[in-house]
Amino acid sequence: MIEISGLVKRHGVQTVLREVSFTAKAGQVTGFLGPNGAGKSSTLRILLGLDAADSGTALVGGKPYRSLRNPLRTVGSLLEGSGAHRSRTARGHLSWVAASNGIPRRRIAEVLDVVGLGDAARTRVGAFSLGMHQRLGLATALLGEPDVLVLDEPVNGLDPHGIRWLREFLRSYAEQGRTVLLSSHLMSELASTADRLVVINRGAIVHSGTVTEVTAGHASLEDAFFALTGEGR
Ligand SMILES: Nc1ncnc2c1ncn2[C@@H]1O[C@H](COP(=O)(O)OP(=O)(O)OP(=O)(O)O)[C@@H](O)[C@H]1O
Repeated sequence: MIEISGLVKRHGVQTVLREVSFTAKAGQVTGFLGPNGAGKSSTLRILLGLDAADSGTALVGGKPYRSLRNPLRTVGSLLEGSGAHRSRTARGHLSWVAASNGIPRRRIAEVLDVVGLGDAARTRVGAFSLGMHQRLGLATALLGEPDVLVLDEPVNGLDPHGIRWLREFLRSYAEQGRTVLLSSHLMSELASTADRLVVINRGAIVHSGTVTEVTAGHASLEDAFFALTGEGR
């Protein structure tokens, strides 16, 4: 469970988050939808302890990220690519992350297989395609078998096969009773993956509910999105 309450974030004179509040429940995929610059990454960075809020709270399993004793075993995250050094192999990168977080070595081969990188285990990350980077980032997020997954624009760089695979993977992850929070500016992707949507625009939550609820009164989710965000005019 993720609980975000009253988050405010300012950069100089610009307020980028205005009292952002929502929850992402266990057993569901929650889609965090908004146009470029709406505040999705800013919210997720605060949730993951990478940035501090001016006010408000962001809790994972009832605790702030920075107070988690074994963060990678509680929450797996993917923000902007794999974070792996070009000179490392996929296996080398995962070994390093596992060792520094007390995660058993057997998990390395398991997560490489789960994300479809079993054959690329000894390939240097510098030779990876964008889609392979995303898969390695996801493998890193899964290493600690976390109950919560937080993914920022995870389909970037994935081909149609990879997108379908990720959708099915995230659905089954949530169906095991886990929490999945997934940000995107792509409506179609979230409409087919998420149980609930939280729509953010200009730093404020403008709607939340099931895809049907968010779409109600509009011809399509796309029309609802444009009406809620003032985009496309
Ligand atoms: N370090 C920073 N300094 C100043 N402004 C920032 C900083 N980080 C983010 N912003 C601003 O905060 C706003 C929200 O950005 P954010 O990256 O959270 O949006 P986003 O919804 O993730 O967008 P995108 O889909 O483009 O990634 C933007 O106006 C951005 O320019």
